[in-house]
Amino acid sequence: MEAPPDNDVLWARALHFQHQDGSPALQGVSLGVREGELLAVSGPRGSGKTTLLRCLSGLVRPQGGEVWFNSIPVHTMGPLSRERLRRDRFGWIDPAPVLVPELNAWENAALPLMLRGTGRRRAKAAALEWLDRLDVGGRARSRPHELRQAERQRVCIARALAVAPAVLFADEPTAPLHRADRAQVLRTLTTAARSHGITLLLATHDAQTAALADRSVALLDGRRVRTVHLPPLAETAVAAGAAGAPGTEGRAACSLSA
Ligand SMILES: Nc1ncnc2c1ncn2[C@@H]1O[C@H](COP(=O)(O)OP(=O)(O)OP(=O)(O)O)[C@@H](O)[C@H]1O
Repeated sequence: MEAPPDNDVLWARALHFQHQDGSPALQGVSLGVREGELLAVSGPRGSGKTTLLRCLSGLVRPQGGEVWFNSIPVHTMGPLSRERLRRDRFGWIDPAPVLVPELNAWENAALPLMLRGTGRRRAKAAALEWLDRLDVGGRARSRPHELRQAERQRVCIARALAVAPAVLFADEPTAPLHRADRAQVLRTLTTAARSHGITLLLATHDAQTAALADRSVALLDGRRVRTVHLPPLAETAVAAGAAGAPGTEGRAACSLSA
């Protein structure tokens, strides 16, 4: 087993992942991520972006290949060690907000800090600061059910940033936001990552979002490709309608160069 290059904070080689029902999600993906880099993982729906982030973060174990975080082989770790690594060094933002319903917004945002051993007062101050930056400071005492979906997602982003993780995995983080709010939240997220030296992996099917990153890695059908050219949405919908194949639009129409 060969250790990854020194300047890569995350490094993966020949990742293979197959779901329990046999669906192949990753078919030999390799990549390196430099410390402090903002890397977009792009590709159409179902191309394997979420699965790649889950493998890299140790949330699931690939059936084949290697994942290294600095000099630590994540792919050989047991579930408990991977859980500890995720808690202590990584952050994660889901495409839909998941919060603890019994806790208010600031308590939710402070929770990972407190789980890492930070005192309540310091954790609260950090949580409030990030809630403010994400324009939900005024909702700090509200419970999740009192918040709008977009506000809940902002709380999730504040929670992920408050711990200043070594690596932040953001899976379509602005999916529940209105188009007008997306740019501002993405700017907060990318600016925070840059100013705090957080390595950010951003899964997105949106080319404009991917353009905010330093570099982009494109996936298609679980494989890395150099480029994915998708036609505009309207054109795609017409093509899919004509083909009578709803749900296959992205794949049917995309061209790639490997
Ligand atoms: N729990 C599951 N069971 C079986 N197949 C799955 C499961 N989750 C995902 N898949 C399949 O694995 C492949 C990769 O899915 P993945 O969610 O990683 O892609 P994605 O690019 O993140 O897509 P999206 O943008 O829709 O989230 C797809 O073919 C998908 O249908």
